[in-house]
Amino acid sequence: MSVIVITGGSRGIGASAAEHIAQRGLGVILTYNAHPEAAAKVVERIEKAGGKAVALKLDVSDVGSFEAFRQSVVETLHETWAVTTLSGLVNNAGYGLFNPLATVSEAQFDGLFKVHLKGPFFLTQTLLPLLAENASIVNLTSATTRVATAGVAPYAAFKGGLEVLTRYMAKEFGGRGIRANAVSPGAIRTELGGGLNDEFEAMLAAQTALGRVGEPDDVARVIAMLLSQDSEWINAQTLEVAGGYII
Ligand SMILES: NC(=O)C1=CN([C@@H]2O[C@H](COP(=O)(O)OP(=O)(O)OC[C@H]3O[C@@H](n4cnc5c(N)ncnc54)[C@H](O)[C@@H]3O)[C@@H](O)[C@H]2O)C=CC1
Ligand SMILES: CC(C)c1ccc(C(=O)O)c(O)c1O
Repeated sequence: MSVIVITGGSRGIGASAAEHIAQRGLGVILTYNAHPEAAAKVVERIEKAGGKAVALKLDVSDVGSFEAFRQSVVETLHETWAVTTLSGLVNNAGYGLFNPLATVSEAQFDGLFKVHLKGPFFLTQTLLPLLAENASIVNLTSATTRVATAGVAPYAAFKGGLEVLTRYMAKEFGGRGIRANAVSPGAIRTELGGGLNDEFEAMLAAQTALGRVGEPDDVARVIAMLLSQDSEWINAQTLEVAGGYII
């Protein structure tokens, strides 16, 4: 049985990806930070559809907790699936912040850094010994790395860093057959940063070749594909999943 870990799996893109991955027959360990009840509902939906999932708590900004998280993953793999390795890791957890460069505080900068770059770096390092030959790592980045969007500078800068880190993961882990790719969504209808209002959504749709904003499923299907053997020759890439946003 192949099993993957996805962070921030209790809602939005992470929850949708967990369901799509489980539909493809993989076991899913989804993490939550603040909402165990939301994570339990995702697990329930997966199991109702015939899949298997377990929710574990993880604060991606707390590197000091990663060792204990790895131990929980080891125990969960053994007890739930009777396996010892992971076939994939999705670094998905994140949050948005709108604040112009001129007024970003050090605390805001550090908070975004921990969740979007430092956390994925050290979580991947911590889980590396558990990743099987041919495992796949997927890092969630953002179209704001390509399209400068006033108000999200630190967020976009750390997502850009994560895209570079993705290529280094591919370089350094390739000897073990482990692939690493980034998925870079445009604006997706989730609760990130408080969600979209009608006016903002209409503007984004008008700037998108396919004429609408994205849905979590649009991104989830690509994440699931990158975890599957269908993508076994895709490596070290950033795939923008944005319907043709500002092209
Ligand atoms: N929604 C959008 O327009 C876009 C989203 N993204 C990225 O996609 C990923 C998923 O975002 P969405 O599903 O849209 O947002 P969301 O807000 O619906 O879900 C994000 C999840 O991450 C979790 N999370 C936040 N901070 C955490 C922490 N410190 N530790 C553990 N979990 C934490 C939240 O609890 C939540 O479950 C994020 O990395 C985001 O930056 C990228 C481009 C566009
Ligand atoms: C520029 C558009 C509106 C936008 C906004 C936010 C994100 C993000 O949170 O990552 C995007 O990727 C966007 O394309």
